[in-house]
Amino acid sequence: MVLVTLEGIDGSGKSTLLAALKESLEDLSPVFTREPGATWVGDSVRRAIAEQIDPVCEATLFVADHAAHLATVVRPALAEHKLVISDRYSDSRFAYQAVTLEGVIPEPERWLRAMHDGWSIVPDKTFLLAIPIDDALARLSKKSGREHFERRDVLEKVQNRYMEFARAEPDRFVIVDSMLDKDAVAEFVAGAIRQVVAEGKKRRRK
Ligand SMILES: Nc1ncnc2c1ncn2[C@@H]1O[C@H](COP(=O)(O)OP(=O)(O)O)[C@@H](O)[C@H]1O
Ligand SMILES: Cc1cn([C@H]2C[C@H](O)[C@@H](COP(=O)(O)OP(=O)(O)O)O2)c(=O)[nH]c1=O
Repeated sequence: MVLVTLEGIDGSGKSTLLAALKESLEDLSPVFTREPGATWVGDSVRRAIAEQIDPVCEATLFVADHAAHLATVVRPALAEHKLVISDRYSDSRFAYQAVTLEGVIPEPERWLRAMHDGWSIVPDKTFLLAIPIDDALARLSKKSGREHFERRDVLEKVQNRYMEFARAEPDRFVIVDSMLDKDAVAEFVAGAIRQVVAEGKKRRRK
């Protein structure tokens, strides 16, 4: 029915938002899912992240995880007319791996987008949690289990890319100010998701 994705740099508040949405959108019975890690392929991705073996290997594993995620979770749920809410999705690749593959392969973003062409599903709506880098780093310093992406220079480039995507696709992206109070963020996003679902129903009735 409707595919909604949540994006943003590490520390932007996605996990916090997701927990709130689980409560406030319960009546819509959404399928909550995530990348990486909705399938067993995600275990390989986590291992690749931890071992930092090779950026191309890491990128292709993220794409493999996406394929498995679509096949086993997203497509079946959409076929049953469910609302799917994914914590990270293809835009994470276009933002993060375009940075980790800089100088490794030519035109990494184009390469990454081409890898998704023709079989991936474009989300109906993407909420981008935007936050000043210093605040994201301050929030992350309170969390354990840091990933190699969580460096100032990387996060800055990743967020700049996300912002470019939002400018290029203003109908799909909604930029959310993650410095707002947690409840205000959750209330705004929950309201906007309800609107997307209502519009989806109207479209199907036409
Ligand atoms: N809107 C907010 N205002 C203040 N602190 C927040 C907000 N959202 C999340 N946090 C805090 O920031 C930290 C990182 O948030 P988290 O949801 O884990 O981020 P992410 O999943 O995007 O890495 C957590 O300690 C969380 O409690
Ligand atoms: C889905 C995805 C995640 N990532 C990165 C973002 C995170 O640093 C890391 C793990 O994702 P995640 O578990 O969502 O981390 P967090 O909850 O801290 O946001 O993987 C990519 O680089 N590319 C991708 O395609």
